[in-house]
Amino acid sequence: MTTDTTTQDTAPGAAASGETVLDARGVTMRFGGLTAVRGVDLTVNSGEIVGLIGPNGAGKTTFFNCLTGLYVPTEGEVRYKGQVLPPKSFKVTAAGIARTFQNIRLFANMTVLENVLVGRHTRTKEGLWSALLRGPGFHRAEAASRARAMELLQFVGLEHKAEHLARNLPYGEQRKLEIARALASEPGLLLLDEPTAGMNPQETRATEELVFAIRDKGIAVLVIEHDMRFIFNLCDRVAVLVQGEKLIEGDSATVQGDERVIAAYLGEPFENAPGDEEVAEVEAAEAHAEATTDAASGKENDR
Ligand SMILES: Nc1ncnc2c1ncn2[C@@H]1O[C@H](COP(=O)(O)OP(=O)(O)OP(=O)(O)O)[C@@H](O)[C@H]1O
Repeated sequence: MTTDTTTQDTAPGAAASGETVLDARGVTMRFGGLTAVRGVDLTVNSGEIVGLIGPNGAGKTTFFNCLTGLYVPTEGEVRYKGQVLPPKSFKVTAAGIARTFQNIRLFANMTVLENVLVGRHTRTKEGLWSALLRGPGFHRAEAASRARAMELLQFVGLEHKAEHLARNLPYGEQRKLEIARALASEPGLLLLDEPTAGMNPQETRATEELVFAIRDKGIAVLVIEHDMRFIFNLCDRVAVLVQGEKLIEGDSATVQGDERVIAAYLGEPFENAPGDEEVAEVEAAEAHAEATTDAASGKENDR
């Protein structure tokens, strides 16, 4: 993987420094009687890595789906570089927002290179006739696409696996491939949904470096993650969603130190919660029950 963050070219979709890339205002998403996201405002500026955290079921993925045209928000508006986004995911991708998914969505029986080439379809201009006739224009465009796809594979450190089937890659590399495929649409904003889920600490560290390198290419990043160390190392700003609402937004130190965030994750102690004595009593009873069961099964085995 390339981690030299000073020499890389800027991606075509990259935004001018400091420009507001994403501007989500009052986003609400209801499913029948359930309000999964309620009046959430969030901006992401160029050059930023912003984190979105919150307990399970807080509405993070639903919010991502509202940003990427998978869901049309019940209320609110999402703008990308000042333009209201169209309510279709392929149009959102064409506009400049790419994403990865919590559950990896690769074409398992296609090669690594082919997966990245699929990601380029919003950026290739060759039409149906050109493809069918396979004229010089088509061949030129195809060669350029392959060259760009190989560049992206090199960027994520998978160029040596270009001809492997996606399904044969280890899990961590599948996640990298998803990122390369998302980058193939030349986005100005990349949304990552739990990019380190299922990774070991080394893979997580490598993903952190990869996200920094993506940011240094001029692509803003919004990332959902449960790994707090990853989020607080990585992000310039972190927003916390709890039960669909934004609880707080700020830099890592502010969010980490906020008691409401700690309470939201750990659960506040409730009235009449058992004290130490009751807990000790229950544990002793459980230990006794376990010992009795073990002894009984030992007798069974002796027979
Ligand atoms: N398509 C849907 N239809 C109905 N309810 C949904 C739908 N999608 C999500 N929900 C509900 O909306 C709430 C928020 O879910 P969401 O997946 O956005 O949370 P999350 O913060 O991403 O959780 P996790 O961290 O576990 O991925 C949950 O109560 C979920 O059950």
